[in-house]
Amino acid sequence: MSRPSEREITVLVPPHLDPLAPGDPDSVGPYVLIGRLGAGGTGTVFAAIDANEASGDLMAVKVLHPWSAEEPEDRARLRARLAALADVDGRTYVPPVAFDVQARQPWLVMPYVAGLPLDGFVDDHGPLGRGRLIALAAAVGEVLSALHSKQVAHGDLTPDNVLLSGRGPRVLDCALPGEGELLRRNAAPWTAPERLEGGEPSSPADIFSWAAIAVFAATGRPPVAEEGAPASASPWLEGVPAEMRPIVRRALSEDPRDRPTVREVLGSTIAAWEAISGSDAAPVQGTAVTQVLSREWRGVVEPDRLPRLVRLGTGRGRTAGRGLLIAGGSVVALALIGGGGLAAYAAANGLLPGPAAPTASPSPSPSASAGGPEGPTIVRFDPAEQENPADGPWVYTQVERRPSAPATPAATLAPDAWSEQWQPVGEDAERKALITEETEVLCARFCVPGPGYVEDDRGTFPMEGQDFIDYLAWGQPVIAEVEFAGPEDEGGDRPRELTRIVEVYPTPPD
Ligand SMILES: Nc1ncnc2c1ncn2[C@@H]1O[C@H](COP(=O)(O)OP(=O)(O)OP(=O)(O)O)[C@@H](O)[C@H]1O
Repeated sequence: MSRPSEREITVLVPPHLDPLAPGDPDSVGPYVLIGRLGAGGTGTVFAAIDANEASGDLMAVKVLHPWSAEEPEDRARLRARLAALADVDGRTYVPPVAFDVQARQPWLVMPYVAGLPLDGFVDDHGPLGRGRLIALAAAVGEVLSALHSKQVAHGDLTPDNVLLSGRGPRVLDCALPGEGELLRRNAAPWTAPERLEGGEPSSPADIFSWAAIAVFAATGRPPVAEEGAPASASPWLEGVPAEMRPIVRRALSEDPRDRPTVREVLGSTIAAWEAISGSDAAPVQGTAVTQVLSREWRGVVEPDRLPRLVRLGTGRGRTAGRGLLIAGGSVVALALIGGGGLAAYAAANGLLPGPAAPTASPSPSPSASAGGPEGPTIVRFDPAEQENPADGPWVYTQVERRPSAPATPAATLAPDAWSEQWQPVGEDAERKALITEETEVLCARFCVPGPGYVEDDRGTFPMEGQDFIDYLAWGQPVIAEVEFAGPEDEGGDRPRELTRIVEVYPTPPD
């Protein structure tokens, strides 16, 4: 493996990180995008690192969907909103730390939070018990207190915007200007009636959402009233601890004027905790919330993160004009490392569904077990043998399947373990090749599922040479069938041009 340069840093990334999709940018401002965290109604959120920071702290970059609103005042409103949000205390709330509203697609950056969305957590583990529920209600109340004290309303408080980390809940994703329609479509059960009718974000509307989230966390269902019945009606509160019911009921009031203030919400929540714990906790203030959390926030385990090597350097972009794709590693050439590589890792470990990770077949396909002189040429690309894993020419070793290799399906193996099942063909099997713009690449595990799925009995996808290079630069070996432009020359030293690369992968079951 090449020596790590000063421009290589290790980043802890979530194992479920999706790869960047074709058409995604490689970088946004100074942020190098590593993979996709998800996409919502307003934008796509990418895991990223700041190329100017040596810390390797993972960030979440939200790139807003293309804007239909193009009036200068729209961008001014967005800037004002983001500036206000950036000014809010970020202990429990996740503020934007940078943004650019002038970009064609405006973007904002937040610290990455390793946590599980409340809705997913409740789906997986069931409703929160009394202590944890009160801790959640207190922490979310504290976020609202921090926001409201700056005259800022959240405007889009939903269970998927509350991430449960090991240290407590974190609230993100405040509403941005122009999201009203989106709320009416997607967030109805959590949204105050006046907001659904077009009202602006407001403190009373946040209080309604706070209560709706508390009901969901306590019962596993939103407080959706039957036609005509107010959400505050009793049946919807069954399952909410009795000590919390009065404040929750008031907070769900139809009329915003009947709802409690955030101060009352916090006061009642802490009082509920004191009532159940018998504690003489301090009166309502930040420290009381901290006490509740330290006593009650148990059993939330953050998903593990995997170390990834990300190289930062100078060079041209993945999407810039491409000549020979063997040229220099670059910030952007690395943009798919985490994504593609993690997709491979995730797929290989059964973490990613979809056709890119075909379910295991009982044995490798005929072509996968070939590789001898009669079959197609099968090679291993191993970045560990590469001087610089982002530069060509590409070192490859012709391989064949070990006779003793167990019939373990590749889909269940990490790329390293799969690669172990292949042995070099003869001595001196190492050669060099060029991947050019013309090289046809069909990949299986590492590429993005999407249009173009090739019905070639392996479930492969066509990708560009650069994506393949990005994947290799991530550091995992690949076993692939290859075709060359011309015959091998006598000395065997000159790099041969590859016309086709097909990742070897087992046939998906019928
Ligand atoms: N700071 C962050 N740290 C970790 N994950 C994040 C962060 N911000 C967003 N995410 C994740 O990114 C994904 C997409 O986020 P986004 O806010 O776009 O989704 P959403 O809440 O479904 O959408 P929207 O509210 O915009 O309709 C979600 O899974 C969210 O948990």
